[in-house]
Amino acid sequence: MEISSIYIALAWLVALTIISKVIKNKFPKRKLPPGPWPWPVIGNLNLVGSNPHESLHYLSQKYGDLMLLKFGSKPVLIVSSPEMAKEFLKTHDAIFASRPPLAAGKFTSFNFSDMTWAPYGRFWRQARKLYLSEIFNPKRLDSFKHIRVEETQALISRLHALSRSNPVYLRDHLPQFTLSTVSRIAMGRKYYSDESNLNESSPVTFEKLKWMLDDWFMLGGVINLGDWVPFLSWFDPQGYVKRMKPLGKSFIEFYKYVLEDHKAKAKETCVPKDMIDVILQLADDPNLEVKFTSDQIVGLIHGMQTGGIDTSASAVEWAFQELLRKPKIIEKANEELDRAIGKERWIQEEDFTRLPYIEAIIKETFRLHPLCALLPPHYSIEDCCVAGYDIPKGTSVYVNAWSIGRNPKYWDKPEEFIPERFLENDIDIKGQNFTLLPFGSGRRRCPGYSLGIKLVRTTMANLLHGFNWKLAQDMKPEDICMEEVYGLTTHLKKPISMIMEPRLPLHLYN
Ligand code: HEM
Repeated sequence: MEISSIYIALAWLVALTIISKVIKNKFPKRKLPPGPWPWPVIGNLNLVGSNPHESLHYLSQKYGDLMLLKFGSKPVLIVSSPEMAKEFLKTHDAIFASRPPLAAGKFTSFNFSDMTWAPYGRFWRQARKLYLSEIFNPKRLDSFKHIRVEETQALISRLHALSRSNPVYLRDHLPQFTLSTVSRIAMGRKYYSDESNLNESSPVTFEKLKWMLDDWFMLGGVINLGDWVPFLSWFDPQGYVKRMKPLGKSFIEFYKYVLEDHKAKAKETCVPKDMIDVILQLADDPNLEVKFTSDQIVGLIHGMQTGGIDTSASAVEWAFQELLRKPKIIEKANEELDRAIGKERWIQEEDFTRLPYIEAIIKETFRLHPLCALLPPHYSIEDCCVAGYDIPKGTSVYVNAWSIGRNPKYWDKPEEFIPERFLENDIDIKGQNFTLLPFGSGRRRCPGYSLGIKLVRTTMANLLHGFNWKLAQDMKPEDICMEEVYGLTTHLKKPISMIMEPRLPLHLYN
């Protein structure tokens, strides 16, 4: 071989070594979490079924409790164990406290202006502080206690009128109760008409408002292809964005009416009467770090309206669906109620320290049927290393609360509804214990926890206290369907009809 060829070969070798070093330095090999191999264009979207929490639960059994998928071309992490949930919601909480910029946040939450969809930043931090210190503080919540008592009593009276003869679907009554309670607390009055025709003081009917709220939760949870495969957003192949846009506009129109009404009344008195008054007063505070835009004021009201209605009503519906499959649990609950409360009065919020079994039923319901089966997506704002894996900035993270609640490593007989398991331990539901996350945890934890849990506890306990419950139409407990419909909150597919019989003296029902 000629000497010049040897020099050329050596020069090539040196050049290649230098190039590969430069590439390695510039693009170091990242250690990514395990996951299925993604297809071009769609990534792993073909593996996500109509109940994503279930399909992701089964996939995680193959790939592990921290699993990397691609939705289209975008990285998505699925978290399915308490240890991993703690990594994202506590240890690295600040990095993962944002939300991905999805169409639902843009079109149904006024360009990411409500708390649920707002990115982690100055607006969200200020809004959160305001919610916790001014709106959901114990003193303010106490000042609205009379509303909760009146509305619970109204629900009981309505159900009593139907009891004995007519089968009842709780779904026909619970949302009316929560909507009415939360509307009065947040807005001072209902702002919707119960009848089908509108009147001057109600810009919307109950049916329309309920439909708007249901659609908001449904559209907030959908896997919208345009979010993940950007060129598809032009075509909106599933038609979701087509539904989101008018929904967002209907909410804006509704809140515009409510705000105008409040501003007109504020001229007469400067004492805040409801939560909107509080928000409007605070929005005028010259010392605010961020001046709220009109969309953000609407978003703050929207957070209260959406947060409290569907969640609390669905939690109670799930609980009764489980209870009617196991009448023995109802008997045990009634024994506790008769012993601790007696048969001459209804249950008050203060009674709950004396009702551990009812509390255990609620916790068990949240374990098997967390309203947010997948917590709303979190989103990383920086590169980060978690459990030895490199997680790039811009990764969406779904914590599978449904899967964590069914993990046999933490729960004995996980598929069975056994409230007793909570009598033996002190597992909390406020986000300190990562085996049970019905309200999330960390910076994005539900700010309405105190109101939500009060509504669930008193409704559940009073409905059990006030009525004997039976299945209607010769239905057997084993026939009750527990299938789910997925959304930002997960609902029962087939609610059951029940016969209710009063179990307290009649004068208490009116
Ligand atoms: C049983 C009742 C309730 C349940 C189970 C529940 C559950 C949740 C969950 C799981 C989250 C997401 C946490 C996360 O992203 O990690 C959340 C967020 C939120 N909840 Fe609730 N919630 C309830 C009641 C309420 C009430 C009564 C309100 C207000 C009136 C409310 C307002 C909100 C808001 C505004 C957020 C968004 C927080 C943020 O992203 O920063 N919730 N809730």
